[in-house]
Amino acid sequence: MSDAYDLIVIGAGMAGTSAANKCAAQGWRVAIVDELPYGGTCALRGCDPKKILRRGAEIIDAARLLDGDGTHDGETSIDWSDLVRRKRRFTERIPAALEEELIGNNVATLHGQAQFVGRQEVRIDDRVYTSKKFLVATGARPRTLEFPGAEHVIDSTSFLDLDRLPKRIVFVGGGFISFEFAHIAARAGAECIILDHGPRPLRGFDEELVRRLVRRSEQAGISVLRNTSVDRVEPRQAGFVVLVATDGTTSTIDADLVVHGAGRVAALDDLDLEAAEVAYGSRGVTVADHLQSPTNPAVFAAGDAADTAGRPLTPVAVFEGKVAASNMLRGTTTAPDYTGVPTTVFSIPELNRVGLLEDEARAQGFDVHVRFTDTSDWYSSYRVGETESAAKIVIDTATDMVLGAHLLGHGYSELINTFGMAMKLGLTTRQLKSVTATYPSLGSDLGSML
Ligand SMILES: Cc1cc2nc3c(=O)[nH]c(=O)nc-3n(C[C@H](O)[C@H](O)[C@H](O)COP(=O)(O)OP(=O)(O)OC[C@H]3O[C@@H](n4cnc5c(N)ncnc54)[C@H](O)[C@@H]3O)c2cc1C
Ligand SMILES: NC(=O)c1ccc[n+]([C@@H]2O[C@H](COP(=O)([O-])OP(=O)(O)OC[C@H]3O[C@@H](n4cnc5c(N)ncnc54)[C@H](O)[C@@H]3O)[C@@H](O)[C@H]2O)c1
Repeated sequence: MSDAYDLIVIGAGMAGTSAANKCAAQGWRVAIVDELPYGGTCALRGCDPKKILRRGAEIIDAARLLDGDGTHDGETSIDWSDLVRRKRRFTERIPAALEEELIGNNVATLHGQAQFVGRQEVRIDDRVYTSKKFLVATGARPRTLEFPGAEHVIDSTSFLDLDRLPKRIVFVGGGFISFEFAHIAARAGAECIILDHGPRPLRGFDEELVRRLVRRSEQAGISVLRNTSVDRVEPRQAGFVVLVATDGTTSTIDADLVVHGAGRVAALDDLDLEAAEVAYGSRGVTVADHLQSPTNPAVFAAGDAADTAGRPLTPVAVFEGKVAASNMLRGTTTAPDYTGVPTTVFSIPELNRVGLLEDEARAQGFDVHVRFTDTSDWYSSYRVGETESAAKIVIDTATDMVLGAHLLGHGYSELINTFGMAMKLGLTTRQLKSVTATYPSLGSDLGSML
């Protein structure tokens, strides 16, 4: 049996749903399919549930920072299973609500695993569907770990749904997931170790700010081991032994839980892209700048599943989905504009970046003026008792525009958006300094950072 559509979207996450709604609104016959409940990683297994758990950690941290300095920390503590139940109350309602919204927008909602069986045909369960266009929006999955005992390592999805938080936790990889989860777990009373096989964690962020975040992480009870790789994980009667090598020297770490934070890769394994003659690589579906497959023009890709210049982040998935939809609808070749897309590691305090690192700007030939400010004695940090906060702003001397902004500090994940907006709109620092913010607010820190 065969069903014909104008567009079939594979993956009901951020990229897929934004494209499906946009094309259906223009009268296209659109279907979307997911093998899991609708909502994708961000809403069900990533950004949102993580920040719900983080809220508990924020409260603990805030109380500790002022303990004995105007407040008493007392008995405030995280009840992990209650916090996870609160998270579930949020995530559980999403799939049905999202599906209802899609149906209301005239998108046909399908369930099952999609697999290409031809250039313009997919099979979902035992049924074959044909379509003029396809959008691959299948997201990412944790990278396969190669060491013996990797099967004992839990992924981020399982961590976010733990009923009980064990005492000793090892995080493999020193990136977003490990830092964010360790900062939550440490405030919930766990002893956390982050190990990274490279010389420094969070390589995509400003080195000096990362150094300060590591210092603050250690104060919160998180050890960060560099140049350390896992040789194997062995189960014991209670917990695990993690055998590691640091700069060639081997040692063991006792753990109750080992968590995967060693990177994610595009989730393409089950799609049989060969059957559709769609080229792909380890970074995702190969696409031209306007998100179309060069080997099969019926196929577009967006979000974590697409090999683009955009980072694997939710806002990028959303606007890539929209750009792909717009190009499909109009037959245009518009490329997504990634200027000013900020990113945040939701540690406590949070680490933020938008635009170029200082080294990148210099390597690209810019003559830069760098403003580094330790903001830990500023009013905004003193008020909450935060001891590690700083800003580095990289400015193009020729144009006076911001090339990159790097912020570590309480609440700075909001402030980084203003820097992103300034970059997107091409504002000069002179213009930015002329803006008035309410006082005292984080926005009022901005002018002094320039
Ligand atoms: C723990 C964690 C925390 C994160 N926190 C943040 C954050 O704070 N901020 C941020 O910007 N980003 C964050 N991210 C990244 C963000 O979640 C992703 O970049 C974003 O969700 C990608 O959206 P997407 O639409 O490309 O893919 P997804 O949302 O992953 O959607 C893909 C969908 O495709 C489905 N699928 C896959 N293969 C098939 C198939 N063959 N057939 C049918 N369906 C299929 C999957 O089931 C899934 O529902 C986080 C990621 C993780 C893992
Ligand atoms: N706040 C956010 O926006 C957010 C939060 C979580 C995840 N994400 C997205 O999800 C992606 C995946 O996150 P992640 O934290 O898993 O990956 P990551 O790419 O951020 O970091 C992975 C780290 O693990 C290290 N590593 C890799 N293999 C290793 C090994 N075998 N042993 C030790 N170290 C190893 C790498 O050197 C790197 O430092 C991110 O790139 C990001 O785009 C975003």
